[in-house]
Amino acid sequence: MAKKLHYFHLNGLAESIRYILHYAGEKFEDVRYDLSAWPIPHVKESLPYGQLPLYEEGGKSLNQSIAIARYIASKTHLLPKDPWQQAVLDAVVLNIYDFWGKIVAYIREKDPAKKAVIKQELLDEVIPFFFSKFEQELKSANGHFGGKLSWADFIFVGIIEAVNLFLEEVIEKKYPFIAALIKEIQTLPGVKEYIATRKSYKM
Ligand SMILES: N[C@@H](CCC(=O)N[C@@H](CS)C(=O)NCC(=O)O)C(=O)O
Repeated sequence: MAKKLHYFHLNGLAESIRYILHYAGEKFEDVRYDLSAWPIPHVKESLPYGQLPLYEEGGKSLNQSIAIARYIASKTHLLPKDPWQQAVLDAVVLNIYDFWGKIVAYIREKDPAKKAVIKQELLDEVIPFFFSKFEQELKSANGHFGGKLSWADFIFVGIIEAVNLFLEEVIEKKYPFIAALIKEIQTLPGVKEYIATRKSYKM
């Protein structure tokens, strides 16, 4: 039975999973839904918690983007064998998702005036706080979270790309290790070819 990854026509929470699958050379069906047509009742009702992404393999299915990415990575060298190293990377991924949570508040805000205030807070406080820590972690560990290429690096780049609305310039100017990691992941074999042909939309 074919492997399938279901998500919207967005980078969002699925792009890092797509990257890991392409890097691992896995064949899978990249099933995408149009966000403007959402909710599609029969699809939403079929999802365990009504949300995407959903991964299918061998007649089984898995929700939660972190669980999916970690599972796929476990079949590659992207998840270390050592339990401590695994826990370190789990913490990295959860730190990245804490940052993502702040961005979601910005994306969801519809009122332009409130949105502008949130954006300023992101630029003045949230981004400097998280990014200086991410940068430091990368700098002290050979440019990769946990010291070598891992699924946490993919998650990081997937999330950064999803929120790259106004980050590109900030990253280039201030965070060279983050910029280098983004470039590295985007040019990995499998990922590079996928990016060259993808049709994704940022939020
Ligand atoms: N914790 C979940 C969050 C999933 C989630 O928030 N999915 C959103 C898209 S990013 C969704 O399905 N939204 C549509 C809906 O809730 O109906 C994960 O990491 O997979």
